[in-house]
Amino acid sequence: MGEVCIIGAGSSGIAACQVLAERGIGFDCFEVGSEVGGNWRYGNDNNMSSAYRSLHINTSRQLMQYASYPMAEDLPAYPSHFQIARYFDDFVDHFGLRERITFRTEVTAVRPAPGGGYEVTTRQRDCGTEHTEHYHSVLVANGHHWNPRWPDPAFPGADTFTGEQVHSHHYREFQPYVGKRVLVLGIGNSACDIAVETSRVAERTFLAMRRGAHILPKYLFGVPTDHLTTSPVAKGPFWLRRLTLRLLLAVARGRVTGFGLPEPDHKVLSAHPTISDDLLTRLGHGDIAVRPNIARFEGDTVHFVDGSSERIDVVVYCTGYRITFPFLDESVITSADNEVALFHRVVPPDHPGLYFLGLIQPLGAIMPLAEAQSHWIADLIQGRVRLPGTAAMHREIREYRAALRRRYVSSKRHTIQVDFLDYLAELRRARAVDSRPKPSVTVQ
Ligand SMILES: NC(=O)C1=CN([C@@H]2O[C@H](COP(=O)(O)OP(=O)(O)OC[C@H]3O[C@@H](n4cnc5c(N)ncnc54)[C@H](OP(=O)(O)O)[C@@H]3O)[C@@H](O)[C@H]2O)C=CC1
Repeated sequence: MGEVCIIGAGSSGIAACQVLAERGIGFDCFEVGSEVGGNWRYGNDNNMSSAYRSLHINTSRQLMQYASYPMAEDLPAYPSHFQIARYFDDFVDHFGLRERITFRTEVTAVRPAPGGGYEVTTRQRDCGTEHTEHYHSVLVANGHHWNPRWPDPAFPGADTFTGEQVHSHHYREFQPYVGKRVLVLGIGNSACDIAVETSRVAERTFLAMRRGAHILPKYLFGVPTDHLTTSPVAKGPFWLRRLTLRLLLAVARGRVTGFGLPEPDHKVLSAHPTISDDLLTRLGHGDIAVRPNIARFEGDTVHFVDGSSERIDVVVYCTGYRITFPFLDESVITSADNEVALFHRVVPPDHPGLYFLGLIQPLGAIMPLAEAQSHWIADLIQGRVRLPGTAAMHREIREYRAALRRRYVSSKRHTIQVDFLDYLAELRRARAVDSRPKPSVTVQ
């Protein structure tokens, strides 16, 4: 029986490989593509990356690096996907992990085994050979930004619209949009990046949204804005963080309505942050026109909910992603409406030995959090700490969901949110629940 199976060699999977190797825990890691890096590998032959050519990360280098392997100081504050993929290559080579990853191999099924552990079936992409192996533990790190979420139900008339309809997952370069009338839907980070890019080459770019957003600049007072998430203020109560950010934005950026965006229907930090300096400039230049949500399609025309309409050549749906695990049966885990029941966002209470990595959406970056999750998982595997009973785990999940509902706008994009420092502290506390047998006398 194998010890641990890691599914995926993206930014979370390779963090787990590093931690488990350091702890001397045996593992097999399977990656469907030919290289590490997952979403951050542009043109990844696993066909799951959503990266576009111009993508730069919107969290700073200092916040995205693994604690075990800092990024080079000469990288920019917000590296490109090319630089990030190179960093992941350096990371696996530095720790000698590449040889331990089985590439071009897809995990097709994970089934609980009758006597404990899991039967994992893999298929080699090149020859189709299938193999099933029994593991004590399985770490799921298959990512959550690869399965496009389209509006459901589709907007009336969408099936007869004569223009093109694409999802941001498939957007790569600006060339196909040159001279076109482009409608970008959504006000998340994909929508802003893509609208900014098409606005430089398209005949017209429209940005439609069903609610407004508090657009955060990438820099405040000459430092990357996300440095605030590790500042002393971020250690204060939530109301103070929110108030501080609201005041900073009021001073540094002013009202978003001044740029032609609708007034957000929620407070700052009640939605996943949309981070863009360029969007505000492009709006100010008049190169992006703001519209409310789509009402319906008719021929080559899009009608909006305010009664206005535009002739459109291509709609880019930047409407987010579905959380899915194609290799897991619904009797093991469900993810309807992006809700996944995980204790501390890692452990499904009723399935010992199954763990989920990087299934979080932080205000900050996932990578160091996935690394911290891996340390907790390694503690659990090695018996250094113990989980509470299933009732207590389900209670924690209910409390987490209730807290999300109190804080966030109701949306399928707000089901796995965490605050960077708070979540690190939560994992530290989980790791401190030490259940190892203690010697009854102290020996000096
Ligand atoms: N540079 C970077 O680092 C980038 C990072 N990302 C990250 O990738 C993740 C995914 O981002 P993104 O692709 O923008 O997706 P998001 O889920 O963050 O945003 C989806 C947007 O589409 C809207 N929407 C969803 N369904 C509908 C609908 N039926 N009708 C109208 N509007 C709809 C949502 O509105 P509502 O809020 O009302 O649900 C929201 O504005 C995020 O974590 C993001 O931060 C993305 C791009 C670039």
